[in-house]
Amino acid sequence: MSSIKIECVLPENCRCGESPVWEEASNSLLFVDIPARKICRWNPLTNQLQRVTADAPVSSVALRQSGGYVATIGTKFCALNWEDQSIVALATVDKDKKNNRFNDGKVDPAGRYFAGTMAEETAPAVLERHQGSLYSLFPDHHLKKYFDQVDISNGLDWSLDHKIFYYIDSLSYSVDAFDYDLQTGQISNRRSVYKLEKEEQIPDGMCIDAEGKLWVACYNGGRVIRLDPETGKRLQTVKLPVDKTTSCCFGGKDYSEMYVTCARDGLDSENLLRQPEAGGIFKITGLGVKGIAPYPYAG
Ligand SMILES: O=C(O)[C@H](O)[C@@H](O)[C@H](O)[C@H](O)CO
Ligand SMILES: [Zn+2]
Repeated sequence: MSSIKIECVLPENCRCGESPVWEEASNSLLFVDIPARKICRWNPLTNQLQRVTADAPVSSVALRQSGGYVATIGTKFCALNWEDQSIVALATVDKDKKNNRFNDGKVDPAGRYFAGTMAEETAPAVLERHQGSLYSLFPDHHLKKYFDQVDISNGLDWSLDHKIFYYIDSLSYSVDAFDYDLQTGQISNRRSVYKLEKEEQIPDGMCIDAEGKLWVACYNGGRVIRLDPETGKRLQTVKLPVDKTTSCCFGGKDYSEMYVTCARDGLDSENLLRQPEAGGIFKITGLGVKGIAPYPYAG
């Protein structure tokens, strides 16, 4: 039996922590705080924490092959130079939707940066419906739009053979799959692989492990769940001492640790007292399964 350990390793008090990404080169965890407009980089060995502030909500961050990072900020795909903290826009989406912003994003195995949009929330999960779309930014900086009518565009990842794209529109309470053509970046044949149970609440961020199973952070559910996308069965539930778990990634030595982000926004004062670590970064060890390295943006 594995002995699972869950600890808050960084008491960052994020309003809405999201998009954890492990960077092997700097032995660091990158993550964002969406409403605080921050991109953070934390080295667990030295405990050094660096932050860059943007001029609009930052919803995701990813590695960049040519150095530095890319991030989705407001409705823009951006390049971020960590050394001088400069941010340059690469492309803008949803120009006709002034109340929209990007939400979760991740790079595909061919180096395209996928991210979806949503209407800005008035409270967690309260927003104008069907305003979002899913996009990708190709390495040559051209944009592709996949579909619209999205409520809250969220978790995404690719199967280990790169033939399936997994995607979450949170308010559908479903984890979906598409056939994926890595050569062209095309998706097709949408279907649901898992419907969340009531107590699992709202599916948010997601990552795949080295056995091809999916890990989904459940917002308001205070847990991450491990799913077998082939059978549609839940394999495991790991509960955390905070309700608003938002996303997860593997990192650390050989990608054997899981990092989980969460939010403080939306918790009332009573729950904030009960969950003093809300908004922190959690580490889960002893899962007995590893993750895979994140793909860097190729542009
Ligand atoms: O981080 C996100 O994905 C959204 O931007 C957040 O606001 C919440 O997770 C959402 O409210 C839950 O559905
Ligand atoms: Zn999310």
